[in-house]
This record gives sequence, structure tokens and C-alpha cells, in this order.
Amino acid sequence: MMTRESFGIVDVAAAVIMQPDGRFLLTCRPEGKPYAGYWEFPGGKIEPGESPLHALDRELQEELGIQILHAEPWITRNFTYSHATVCLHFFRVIRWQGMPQAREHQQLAWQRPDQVTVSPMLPANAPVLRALILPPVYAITRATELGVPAALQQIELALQHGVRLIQIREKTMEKDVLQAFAEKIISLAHGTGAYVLRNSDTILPDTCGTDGIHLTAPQLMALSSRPTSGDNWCGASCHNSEELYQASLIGVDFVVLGPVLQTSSHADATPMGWRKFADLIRDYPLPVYALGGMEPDDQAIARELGAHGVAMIRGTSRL
Ligand SMILES: Nc1nc2c([nH]c(=O)n2[C@H]2C[C@H](O)[C@@H](COP(=O)(O)OP(=O)(O)OP(=O)(O)O)O2)c(=O)[nH]1
Repeated sequence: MMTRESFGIVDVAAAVIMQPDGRFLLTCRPEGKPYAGYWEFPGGKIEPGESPLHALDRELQEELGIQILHAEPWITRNFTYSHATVCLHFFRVIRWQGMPQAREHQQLAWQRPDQVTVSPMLPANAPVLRALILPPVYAITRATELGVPAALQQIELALQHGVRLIQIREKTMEKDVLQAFAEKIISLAHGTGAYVLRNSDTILPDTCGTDGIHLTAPQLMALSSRPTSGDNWCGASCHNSEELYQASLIGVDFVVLGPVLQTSSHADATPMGWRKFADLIRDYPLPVYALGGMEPDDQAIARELGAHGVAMIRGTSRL
């Protein structure tokens, strides 16, 4: 029987073991393995007949002596090494039993997403570390509808409730008003360490002080490469598998997929529902935010189905 391994693809399950304060565990590959001395997420090869989650549970027991109590599927990335092409199935492990111990005499290090202090890292893992910096909630402005003072108040409150990623999505706002609005948001957001992206359909220039761009789906489909330099964030709006594929091809940092549920901001759009959402993002390489009718409580279901988090326009006022 032809298996994925006979085509040279090695399936691997890997864990982002996360503390409530956002720190996660990296381990150093022991002597005797390819890339010994490189840092990686705990995990290992999936054996024939095993599900990725079972394989991960087995590996974490063998390597660290812990048992998974709650894990969420996250992203799935392929990478070609000289020894093999690996397909890495990442999970976020939120609860576990036991205290991680170095059962294979490997070094262990708890790290912060924005401040990784160990190296070298396995080459496949750079985008994974970058993805871990992304916060769980993506807030989208609606000042055209609310008026600037109310929109600023809503953003200020959202920042106080921990929101760390904001998109300015004012497509019809007059230039001077938009620039003043953007300046205020950027100053509020940067005061808390939050990132601000500008929607590519606004008239804000790329020198306006935002931390990157959010592409509309038509703009995403028209591009042949990622528009910003590596340091700037680049997100994209997707509604179907073609757009998701294009986003992964040009290598944006994350996507927003929807509408998942009915939403008054796009009342004429047919929502895809959670089942289709989960089907579309299964084995997808980039972090995905669910969009469309999202409320703060929807974070749990979105993550359970493999999303990175939720994007909200109205829901931010209920955080
Ligand atoms: N565990 C893990 N493996 C990774 C990561 N990133 C990455 O490219 N890999 C690659 C390295 C290896 O080619 C492959 C994992 O294979 P492995 O040899 O460590 O698997 P294993 O623990 O089952 O080892 P073994 O019993 O076969 O010796 O996946 C990561 O973050 N964690």
C-alpha cells in the first residue's frame, strides 16, 4: 500500500504547550537525532494508524512525562529538509497533567512569543514563532457608522480589555478625518503594545505609522507576492478555499475567514456556519481568525475548530 511516507512525507505532531501567561515550552533536540542541538516544539513522528492528537499525547508522555488534558488543533505546515519533507501538525496544549521533565535528557526552556532567547531554531519553525505573537482577538473599527468619538471610546475600552490587534477599516471616510482618527488609534494602541493594521481599501498611506496592512479579498487575489516587508504584519480577508490558497501562496501572516455567522455589517452575505469554517481551515498553514457575528464567547468554539482566534467589529464592545 502506498503511504504518505512512501512519497517521502513524514507526518509529525508538535505541541505549543501554553501557560496562562502566554509562555510556551521549547525543547532542544538531543544528540543522535538529525539537527541535534536545534530547538523545537515538543512532539514527534505520527505512527501508522495513529491520529495526530494520539501521537502527540504519546510523544509528550515519552519526552516530558505529561498527559494532555486539553489541546486545540492550530496550524499545519509543510517543510522540506534534505532528509525528508515533514508535515507538521501543530496543536496548542492548554491543559495537561504532570510537570514537564526532560525524560530524554534534553534541555527545556519556557519562552515568550515576542522574546525567544534560545537558538538555533529548527528552520521550519520561524513562521510558527511569528504566528504565536498574534493575539487571540482582532478588533475592526467602524467609525463611519459610530462616529469618531464613539469609535475611539470603543477602541480604548477594547485595549483596556486586552485587545492587541486592530484594523482601521474606514473605506469611505474623508482623508483628513481618517488621518486624524488613525493617528489617535495608533497612539492609543502603541501605548499598550498593540498593533494597528490599515485596510488596503482605505486611503491611508503606508507611511501613516501603522504596523502593516490588511488586504481585501480582491486585492489579495490580484497580488503575486506579499506586499509588505517581513517586519510589517500582513493579513488578508478570505471567504472561500481559492482565497485561502492564494493567501498561503503569497505568504501573508494570517487570514480572516467569514462570514461564519449572520452579521448586520454584511446582512446580504450568506454565512458559512461553523462546520464549513472548520472544513475550510483543516490542515491550513496560516493562523485564521473567524469573522462574522462573533461575540467574545465564540473564542472557545473557534479555537476548538482550529482557528487562532476571532475577529470582531461589533463584538468588541462586549469584551
Ligand atoms: N518535534 C518537532 N519536530 C519538528 C519541529 N519542526 C520541525 O521541522 N520538525 C521536524 C524535525 C524532524 O525532521 C521531524 C520530527 O522527527 P523526530 O525525529 O524528531 O521524531 P521522533 O521524536 O518521533 O524521533 P524518532 O523516534 O524517529 O527518532 O519534524 C518541531 O517544532 N517539533
